[in-house]
Amino acid sequence: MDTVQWIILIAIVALAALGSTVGLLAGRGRKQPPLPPGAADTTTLERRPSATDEGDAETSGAVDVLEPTAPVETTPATPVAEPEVTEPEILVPDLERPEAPRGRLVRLRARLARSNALGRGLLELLSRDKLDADTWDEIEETLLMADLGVDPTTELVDRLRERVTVLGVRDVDQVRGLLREELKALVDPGEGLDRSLAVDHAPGRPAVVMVVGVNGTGKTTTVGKLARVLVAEDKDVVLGAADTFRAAAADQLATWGDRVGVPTIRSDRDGADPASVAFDAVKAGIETEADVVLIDTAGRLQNKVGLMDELGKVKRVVEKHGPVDEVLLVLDATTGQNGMQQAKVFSEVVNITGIVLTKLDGTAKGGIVVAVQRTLGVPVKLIGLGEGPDDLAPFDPDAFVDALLA
Ligand SMILES: Nc1nc2c(ncn2[C@@H]2O[C@H](COP(=O)(O)OP(=O)(O)OP(=O)(O)O)[C@@H](O)[C@H]2O)c(=O)[nH]1
Repeated sequence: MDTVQWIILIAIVALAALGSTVGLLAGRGRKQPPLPPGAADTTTLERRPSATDEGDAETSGAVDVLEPTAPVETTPATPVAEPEVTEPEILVPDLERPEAPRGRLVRLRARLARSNALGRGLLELLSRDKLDADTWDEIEETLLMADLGVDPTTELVDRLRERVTVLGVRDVDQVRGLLREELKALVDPGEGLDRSLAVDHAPGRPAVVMVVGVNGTGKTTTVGKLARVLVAEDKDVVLGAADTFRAAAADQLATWGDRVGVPTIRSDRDGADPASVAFDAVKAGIETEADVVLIDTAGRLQNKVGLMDELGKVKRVVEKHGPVDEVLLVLDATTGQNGMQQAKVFSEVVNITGIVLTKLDGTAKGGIVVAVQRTLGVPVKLIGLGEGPDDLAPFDPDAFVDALLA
């Protein structure tokens, strides 16, 4: 080969080498084909769990390996409903509608009749063929057992004996009629005993009723029941929890009030000054133009001086606003003559204007009505005939005597 041929051969080899190098460089810069439409949407980036980080990834936020996976079928997410914005509900407790007091005694008559064996026992004795001295002694004993008291018993037996003997009455209905008349004369002596409650709004201030009595006689319950009687008569009432001695008494009273929408003024401190609570209750009654303020008091009877100090102070302090219109003494009928002693002590301490006899549903001692009125010269105005909220009735002598003889 000559020189020219050698030069041509070298030139060809050099060109071939250059061409392959350019080809290699061009291949490195090639684009990926574009993803099919929609593919990006279904591609998920999954975090591959590792043995060590399971459970804490959510809080650490660490991502180890992110790599695309094949599109997976996913169930469409249930649309989350936007929470409805509602006005906050104000819970107003359903207020009870107390029963009207008129006619309550008629409803409760059976209860009174059931527990008062007095009339039945007397009628049985009076219906005997022979009304001898022994029978009259038994009649007397029955009346004493019913807590009628010694004097009223003697009076009743003497008058009945005279009338039965003089008239020669033997017929049961006639005997019943005479007995009814005599009992009625004792229960309602007609000496101007005013049984109405002084609960009328005075000019510029509410009527103020203080409720006093020994613990456990039913004071707080009576205040609660009385509030219902007044609410049933469309009166605006405020309760004063001046029984600060027993911690639960204020709660108990407030519960009674809440049931009929009546506010209770109380101290947030146990053992607070009862007079100051009573004062505040009347003040609230004046400010809210209430008709009646009912004040529950503590009735510790440890000694007369202590009682006088406490009740006397409550009354004096309340009277800075105006007079106390009614002081009701609550007596438990089942305590009989013992209750009479309590009544006397209270009447010496405060000027009692009316009596509430509670628990007459559970005793055959209905005669206490006569005894207590006589001893204190104050009328029974209300009687309690059960634990139900509307088991407090205005005292009606006729209905009471009828129930005794039912
Ligand atoms: N069966 C019957 N129970 C009554 C009557 N009145 C009240 N009670 C019950 O007597 C108990 C005592 O009543 P309270 O009202 O707590 O007596 P309280 O006098 O206020 O007692 P203190 O607050 O301790 O002074 C309660 O169980 C009442 O339900 C009634 O007329 N009949």
